[in-house]
Order: sequence, then C-alpha cells, then structure tokens
Amino acid sequence: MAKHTAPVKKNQTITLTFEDLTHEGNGVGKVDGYPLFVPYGLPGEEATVKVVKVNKNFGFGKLLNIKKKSEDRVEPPCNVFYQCGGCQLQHMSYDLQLHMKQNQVKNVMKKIAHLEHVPVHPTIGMKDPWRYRNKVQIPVGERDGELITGFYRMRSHDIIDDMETCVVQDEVNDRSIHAVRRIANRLGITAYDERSDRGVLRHIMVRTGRETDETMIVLVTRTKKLPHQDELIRELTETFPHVKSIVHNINDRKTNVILGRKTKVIWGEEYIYDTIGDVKFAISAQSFYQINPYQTKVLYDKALEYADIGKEDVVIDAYCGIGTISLFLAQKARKVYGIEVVPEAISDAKNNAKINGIENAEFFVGEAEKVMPEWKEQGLDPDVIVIDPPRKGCDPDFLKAMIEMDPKRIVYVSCNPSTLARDLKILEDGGYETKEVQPVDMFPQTNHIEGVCWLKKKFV
Ligand SMILES: C[S@@+](CC[C@H](N)C(=O)[O-])C[C@H]1O[C@@H](n2cnc3c(N)ncnc32)[C@H](O)[C@@H]1O
Repeated sequence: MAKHTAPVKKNQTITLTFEDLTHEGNGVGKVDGYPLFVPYGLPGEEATVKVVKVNKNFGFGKLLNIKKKSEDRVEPPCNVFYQCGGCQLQHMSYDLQLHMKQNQVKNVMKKIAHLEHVPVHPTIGMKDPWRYRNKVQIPVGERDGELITGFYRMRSHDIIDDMETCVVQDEVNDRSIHAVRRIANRLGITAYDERSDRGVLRHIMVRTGRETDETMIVLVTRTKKLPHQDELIRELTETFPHVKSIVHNINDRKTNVILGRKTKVIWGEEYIYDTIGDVKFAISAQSFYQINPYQTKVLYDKALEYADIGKEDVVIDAYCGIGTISLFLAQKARKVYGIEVVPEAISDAKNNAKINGIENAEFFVGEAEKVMPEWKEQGLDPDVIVIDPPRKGCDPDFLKAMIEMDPKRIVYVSCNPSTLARDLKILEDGGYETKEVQPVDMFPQTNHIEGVCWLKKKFV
C-alpha cells in the first residue's frame, strides 16, 4: 500500500493562503489538500509561514510575514497580546470575531447534530467589546528585587512584567493591582517563588461590581500572616475609597490552584454587591459570578424569551450555580427548582433569593444526573426546563430523565457548541424539536463561544 506523506517538512518555509478559521481562531491554509493551522492567520491573507509541526493528517505553522493583508486585520491594542495568550483574537476585527463564532455554531449544528436547517442567528456582540471583565487574578513575582505583576507568558509560568494594562479588564481592577504592588513593594513584602516554595505574596485578586462600583481586593499569601497588614490596609483604603472589602486568603500548598482553603476578611465587608437587571447579587471572594455582567443580561434575557414562562409554570433550572438564571425565572414563574453540585454555590443562591425577597425558588445540592431521575420518580412535573451545564455538556442519565419529565419547552444555555450539538441530537431523538440558536459573545477578544438554544416538544 502506498505510504501517504505530508507535502511539507518541519522547518520548511512556504507561502500559504488562508481559507478559513479553526474554532480556536487559527488561520487554515492548505498545501495539496493538507491543512496547516497557523495562529494569527486570517482568511484571504497570503503569508510566509514556517512549518513547525507535521502530523499525519494536518500540521502547524508559524506566521513569519504577511504578503497580502486582510481588511479584517487590526492592530491589537494590548502591548503583550502576542505573548500573553489570555486573548486570542485581538488581531481580528470585532465583526469577524462575531461572524467566526456564528460560523462555529453553524458548523457543529451541521456536522455533529445534523441540524443544518435550524437557524443560527448572528452573534450578539458588545457595543464596546473592551474592559468587560469584573474579576482579575494576577500572579506576583520579583525581578531585580522589585515586585512585578502580570499574566504568565503563553505555556509558561514566566510573568510578563511589561504589561501596562489588561484591555479586557475593568480599569478599577487594573489600578487596584498597581496600587497593591506599589504599596507591598514599599513595605518590603516578598513575592512567592514557585521553585523554592518560599516568599509571601502569590496572587492578587480583584472583583468589582459593575453597577455598584464596589471593589473587593483579595491578597493570597503562602504564609499564615500577612506582613504589614495594618499599613497595607490603611494605604489601600486611603487610595481607593470604593474598596468595600479586603480579604486575606492563605494558600500554603505547592499548587496551581489560586485560592487556598482559608479566607479571612481583614477589613470591611464579607460581600460586595452587583446587580444584573433588577436582581441583586452578593459576591464573596470564593463565589462564582459571571465575568461579563453586561452580556450575562443579554444571554439571560434571551433564555427568558425562549422559556416563555407563564405565571402558573413550574420550572427547573439545572446546573444553576449561584442561581443567576433561577432568580430571573422566579420573577415570572409559580415555582423554580434549582439544582447544582457545589454546596457553596447553593448557599449563595439561597442568600441571593433572600436578598431579593424571592420566595418561590428552592435550591438543592446534588448531581443533576442523579437528582433529576429522583424528582421524576417523585412526580415533579415541570412545564419548562432551563439548563446551563459545564463544557462537557449533560450526562446521558440527565438527558433521559429530562425527556421523561416531558416539559413543553427546554432552553439550553451552552459554553461549548460541540457538546451542545451532541446533546441536541439526543433531545431531538427523544421528541424535541430545536427551533433556533442564538450565540452571544460573553468573552470578546477570546475564542470562547456561548449560545442559547430553544427546543419545543414535537406535536403539541
Ligand atoms: C456554566 S455553569 C452555570 C452557572 C449558572 N447558570 C450561573 O450563572 O451561576 C455550570 C454549573 O454546573 C455545575 N455542575 C457541574 N457538574 C454538575 C452536575 N453533575 N450536576 C449539577 N451541577 C453541576 C457547576 O458547578 C457550575 O456551577
């Protein structure tokens, strides 16, 4: 049998024309039908590329020089974009980013779910797709005896210290990081060193309530004691009147996990607050809370429209986290049942229901795939089920129980189009019809795709 070999060799320099984009945002060009994936290449561009990896069916290249530029190529505003890796798409016009995300959803709907006839709407983007993140966690290091802060260089634990600002971050978070670094430097607080497992300050985390302007600063140390704690607090609160909470987190393990198990509020409140629409949320250092509250509102409004809830309806919100969607649903429904595996998230959900005076939402801790069949056995009969699973999608036992519960409508919020498409196929076989999908850009400048999908029971 003839042996197939790739038409290119490692380290070869070639001219390539990009035809498409991968779901990660890499350019795709072909040599005699053999695809090469090249970071930062854009469709329509012709470029000089160095082949860096050759597999049997595809290879990878490095962009050396662009001979013909796409109109969608823009200058990345971040000075460390090509080193950082936190964002992948700053070199691409925002229109192309939105188009690419819509296309990715269309592709999986066709290839995985075989539902090419289902409308996938244009991605809903942001008017201003910058500075949307309300939370930053930044590593602290040392260079020439001075503290430095910055994200890690791509695929390393080497801090990029010439990072002036993070352009997708709330400016308040940026300024808070700089202030902590400046003050800690002056007080002689040392940075944690991963290799020797010595030193003090590991990470600085800042969270800001977009609507309330309240800020929480979390200082993560290896040591039980935060050196110069009182001076640090005094200077930080004088510099930033909007700081409502300063928290000390102790992480004494040799680990990549940022937060340790022990958290103490060392100044101010335990919680900061934020609102999405007319629902108020209490956020602690450890709480999960949506990173982009503007687009969360857009996504949940769409979910609510698809759920089309009447005041007599009973609704299940599965994988409910801190109950963000549940509390919106509860304002319209007779009763909402939320299920989530993380106990702390459920305690936040209950607290948030209380803060908002919502009495018709009940929250339970458990694995959705185990609890749903139990609820079915107990005769729970929901009119609508809303689901927002993690990237791996839903467990088959969960999908089976959901189909058996026979709701009129299902709304599927997804952060992974491939698992969404896989699960839709099962729901279609179980008697549901996928009506439409709406991608929403929750993370501009990155390759993350979020979408909400509306399903209806067939023949009702
Ligand atoms: C995409 S998030 C949904 C967040 C939620 N809608 C919110 O805004 O707070 C997915 C959630 O599913 C939870 N989860 C993961 N596996 C689960 C399981 N088997 N059963 C129930 N919840 C699960 C995660 O802890 C996480 O909170």
